[in-house]
Amino acid sequence: MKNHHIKKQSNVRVLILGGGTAGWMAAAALSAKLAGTGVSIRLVESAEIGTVGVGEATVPHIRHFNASLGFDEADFMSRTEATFKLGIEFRDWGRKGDAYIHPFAAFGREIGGVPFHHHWTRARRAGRVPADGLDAVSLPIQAARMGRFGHPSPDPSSFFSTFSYAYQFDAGLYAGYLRAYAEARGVVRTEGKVQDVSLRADGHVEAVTLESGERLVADLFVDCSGFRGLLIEGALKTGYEDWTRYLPCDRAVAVPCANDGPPAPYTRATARDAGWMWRIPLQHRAGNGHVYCSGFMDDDAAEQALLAQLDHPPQAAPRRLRFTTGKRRRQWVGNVVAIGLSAGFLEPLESTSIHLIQLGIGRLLDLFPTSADMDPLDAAEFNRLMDLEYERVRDFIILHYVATQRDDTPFWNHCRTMAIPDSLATKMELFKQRGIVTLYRDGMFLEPSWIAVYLGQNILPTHVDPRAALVSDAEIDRLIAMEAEHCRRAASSMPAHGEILSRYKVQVTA
Ligand SMILES: Cc1cc2nc3c(=O)[nH]c(=O)nc-3n(C[C@H](O)[C@H](O)[C@H](O)COP(=O)(O)OP(=O)(O)OC[C@H]3O[C@@H](n4cnc5c(N)ncnc54)[C@H](O)[C@@H]3O)c2cc1C
Repeated sequence: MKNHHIKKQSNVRVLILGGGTAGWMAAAALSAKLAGTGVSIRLVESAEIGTVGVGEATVPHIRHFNASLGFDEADFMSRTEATFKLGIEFRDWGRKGDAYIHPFAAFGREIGGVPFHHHWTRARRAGRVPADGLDAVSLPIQAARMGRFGHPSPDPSSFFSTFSYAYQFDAGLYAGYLRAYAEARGVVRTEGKVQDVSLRADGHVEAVTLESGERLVADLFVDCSGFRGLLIEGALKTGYEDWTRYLPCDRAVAVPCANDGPPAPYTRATARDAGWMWRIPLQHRAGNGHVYCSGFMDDDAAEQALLAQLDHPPQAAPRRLRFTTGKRRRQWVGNVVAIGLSAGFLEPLESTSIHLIQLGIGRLLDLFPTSADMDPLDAAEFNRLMDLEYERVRDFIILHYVATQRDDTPFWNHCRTMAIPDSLATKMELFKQRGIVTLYRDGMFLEPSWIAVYLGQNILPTHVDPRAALVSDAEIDRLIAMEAEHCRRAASSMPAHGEILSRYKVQVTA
């Protein structure tokens, strides 16, 4: 996160509306990065309204967020009951009975200057490697399957530097952890329910009024009020881009239960008749959920299906949630910046929501106003960047639904044959024809992630890079076998995940 241009005293008064993951991440980051600039920060939240609080799985970028705030990993993990996450296991997505892991790592190494997946595809087409053989050439997948974890090496020449990892944590505890940090850096928290929003003549928000009658004026409002988007939508009527036609799931039910043995170092996403179920192992429990499409399954059936597959009895009453996939037409309007669920929601399949919060906060810091007067150019740039991120994540998530051979339920027939955005159609065509993965300069889900899902869901290119044929089959087979052995040995040398976690237990001090 850069904020080079905030050099002088800016005296901007910031009001963050909402104390969920988004609100407290924003409060923590702004209070740390804007310290000494004269910016004052207040956060308003309502215990009565509560939070969504089910965001438990993350992507590796969260580590940079934590590190940029100076969090100690052991302390953070013990306070949030966190576990390590090496990837997501997708079960039954391509075909029933299939399973693959999307790791935070590339598969294999280039051979003869040609990406590994081209060689592997040739070998698979010729039947020289099994369909799930890609797992063998990934160190983090091998480790995940063995229930092991080790930190990546900082030495770029080490084989152990070739993967990354994320966390699975209790989102409620994480918000509390961030809150303590933000309050220690001067963020003022106000408990109360916003009842009214007043606008200035120029259409910007002037103040919010609480149920108590207290009126809170600010220059910049960060709307972290969740799905309701109290400021960005309620007050400013910005409009929502509905992506249900591409991402049809619109409901979820969530319930915790005890872990079945030591927590696994990965998240599981199992495709079901009208959606999919997650299992996220934390230190003290497992989070479970069923994401489904109300057009194909009713709420009671979805809840029953979830309860029927729990490893242990539920530890709380099932929680039902409704959502519409999509994003706000603009996420920064006037003096309101929407971050979190108020900005949009793409469903939790690839654990991207908290990452999009992190991106929003980073962009806001990069473009942070230098005075109480907002520059529309900052808003336009913020919106351009966030639109790009949302669309890329959207396309990647849609890929999981459309790259399926399942025809066993009406839901999967719908997903397999639904229209998809042109941006994704082009990407898929390039891969199907030539094994080419569209490259971005930056952003989430780069080449290895797309390859994991394409090959994991049986989308094989028709032609591979002709240069791959320059290396003999025998040589490729030898190198694939060597890579697999290397991964197996490296993974076997890592400690058990449970053993590593035992070092991160909450230390109760008297
Ligand atoms: C089913 C499901 C599963 C998910 N799983 C994941 C996951 O695995 N990984 C991931 O990264 N993300 C996940 N997410 C997304 C994640 O939960 C959210 O991104 C995250 O919790 C942020 O929510 P939020 O802070 O924007 O909103 P909320 O948690 O809804 O917080 C809203 C805040 O606004 C306050 N508020 C609202 N109205 C008012 C008012 N009138 N006055 C005062 N305060 C008010 C509330 O009190 C609350 O503090 C999931 C979401 C869903 C629905």
